Amino acid sequence: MTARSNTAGLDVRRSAAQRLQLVLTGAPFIPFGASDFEDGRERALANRLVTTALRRHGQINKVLEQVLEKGTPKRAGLFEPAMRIGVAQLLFMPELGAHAALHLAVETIKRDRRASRFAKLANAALRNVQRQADSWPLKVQDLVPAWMFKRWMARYGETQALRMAEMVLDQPPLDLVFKSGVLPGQEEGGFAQIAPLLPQSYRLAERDASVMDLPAYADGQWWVQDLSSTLPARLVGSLAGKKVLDLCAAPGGKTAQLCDLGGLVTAVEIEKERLKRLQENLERLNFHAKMLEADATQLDGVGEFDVVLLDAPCSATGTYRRHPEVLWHRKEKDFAQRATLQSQMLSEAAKRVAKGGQLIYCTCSLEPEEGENQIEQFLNQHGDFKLAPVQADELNGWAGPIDVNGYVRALPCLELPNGCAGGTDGFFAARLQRVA
Ligand SMILES: C[S@@+](CC[C@H](N)C(=O)[O-])C[C@H]1O[C@@H](n2cnc3c(N)ncnc32)[C@H](O)[C@@H]1O
Repeated sequence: MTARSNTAGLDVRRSAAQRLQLVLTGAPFIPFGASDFEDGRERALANRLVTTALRRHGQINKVLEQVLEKGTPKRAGLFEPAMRIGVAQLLFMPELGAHAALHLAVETIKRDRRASRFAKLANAALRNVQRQADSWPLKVQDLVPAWMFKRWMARYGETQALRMAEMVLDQPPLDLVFKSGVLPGQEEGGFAQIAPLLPQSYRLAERDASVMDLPAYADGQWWVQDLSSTLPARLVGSLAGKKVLDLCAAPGGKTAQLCDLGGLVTAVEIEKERLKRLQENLERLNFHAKMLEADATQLDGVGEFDVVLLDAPCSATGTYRRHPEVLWHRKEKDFAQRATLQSQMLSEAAKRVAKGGQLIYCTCSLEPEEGENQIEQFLNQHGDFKLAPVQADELNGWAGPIDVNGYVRALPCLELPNGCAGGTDGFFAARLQRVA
């Protein structure tokens, strides 16, 4: 190893350990960008180190429990994140070399004021991991917190729970929605490999460019939206000339769909910065909506609408492949807390639906408290609404994400249309109709 590659290697590990430390204290993982590492390969490596440590978090917990008999030392600075990144390399990125993994983790620890006194402990523990590298009993269910795995088993059965746990390891694909009347392949530069999922939704097989450098981005011919997240707005039918209220709207994937369907859309979002981003996204697509910076629990004066879509803030457990840390940041009691806010929003949204109109409720959660239970409770309390079950022909004949009640319950491990590989985010949606 040359002196330069040695220093660069250490810089990358230290930055990765610092970034991982932030996530361990509850922050979302923000990937490194060009301002962190000018060199694309270093940037990619730093991101891979953190994401591997996060995707394998539960299995690494088990390994650390074995090699650190007294547990992870407290108030020890970069000790824990550097150890996690060291173990991630030793067990899951062997191509980076065991010697480099061990040496650079110990060096990171030595150079950190709070961690340095544990350098010998780190060295001994990582050697222990290395010695047994081929024989650690790594279990699929350990990829998910035990309490969450138990819930998934109870709700979705063992086979699906295991498959969903395994998918923590997957890099999620990139899905695009093309504006109506636009077909991929017509744009300049063209997409090399793109597979149809549902009308207007396509999956990119591979990409080596950033989203903004993909063909026809600047022309606003498409936007990024995971397949399952497109399902709620597919339930509203034609919107030509109809008044639509889009609640909790930013960054605006569903707003774009509603505009594309011809709706006269009012988009409500509580966060100023996110509303600004929504506005920019719509401008690029040449869509127009009325923007309202407001709290969806207090909507007095907004008027009545033919369609109200509420994409309620939730635990986002369905997005765990994009953000594996959500699995470890959530606590079981959080679901009930969020459910209270969602139910408040749902009642407020219902007041804005004109007679005969539709109310679509959705969340990117896998938890029934934020989905099915929410709707059952709502229908018990609102005799003026009924469930309008979703039919497969509304999803181009795709019955996979529709459950026996007519709810959309998309699981990440669903079989996708046209045999497309790569799964989808977890999502829930229900369609309600105001009958009185
Ligand atoms: C799941 S995201 C919405 C995604 C969006 N519908 C889309 O398709 O791109 C939830 C959004 O709700 C917003 N939000 C949270 N609480 C809110 C409230 N009380 N009123 C309005 N918006 C809220 C958040 O800022 C966030 O942008």
